[in-house]
Amino acid sequence: MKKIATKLDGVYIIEPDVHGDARGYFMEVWSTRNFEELGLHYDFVQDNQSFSSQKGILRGIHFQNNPMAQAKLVRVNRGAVLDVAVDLRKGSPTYKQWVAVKLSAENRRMLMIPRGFGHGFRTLTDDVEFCYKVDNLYSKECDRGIRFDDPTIGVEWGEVRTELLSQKDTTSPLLDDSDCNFVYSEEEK
Ligand SMILES: Cc1cn([C@H]2C[C@H](O)[C@@H](COP(=O)(O)OP(=O)(O)O[C@H]3O[C@H](C)C(=O)[C@H](O)[C@H]3O)O2)c(=O)[nH]c1=O
Repeated sequence: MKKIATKLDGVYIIEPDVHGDARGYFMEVWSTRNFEELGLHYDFVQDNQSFSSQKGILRGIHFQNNPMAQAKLVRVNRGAVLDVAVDLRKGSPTYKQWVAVKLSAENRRMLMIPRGFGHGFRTLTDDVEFCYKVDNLYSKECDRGIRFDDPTIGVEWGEVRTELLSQKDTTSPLLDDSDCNFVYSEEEK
């Protein structure tokens, strides 16, 4: 398993080891051992899966506020997405900066997104199966969203089927108008 740094400290592209043979392939998606060897320390407590039927569907930008903030290990089991992480920590040297990575069943890449970051994706194909582990349980009370097209963040999503946005994603506030309570601290480095 390899980790590839991005311009956002703590956000890594993860490439699992794939063992191919005449039958197909086997890969360890995640193990405590693999992550410890990469110096990544997360105690995942919940596994999620979503299915998006069409190309152009956007889910995000989502996060859970403290005290229920979530780190996420995200991947695509079927199809492909443009996956985006945004630094939402006030005071961070990369505050409001974002990275976009293509994740697909074909490239088998994953993205490790620490707490303090917003997450979203836009499907690049129909029939996308999106799977991810989180290190804090779902909290309806702390669940938050900010506008995917927030001009102060400026994510370049490509073609979005805005008519397929969820009610939540249609009515999310801009980051500056939200109650996002993430604050950067030097210890996070
Ligand atoms: C996240 C979550 C949701 N739900 C329920 C709440 C709603 O009744 C329903 C759909 O939730 P939502 O519309 O927030 O699902 P997505 O739009 O796929 O959002 C997710 O996908 C984006 C890209 C993320 O990064 C977040 O992890 C997550 O917010 O599932 C649960 O029961 N448990 C959960 O952990």
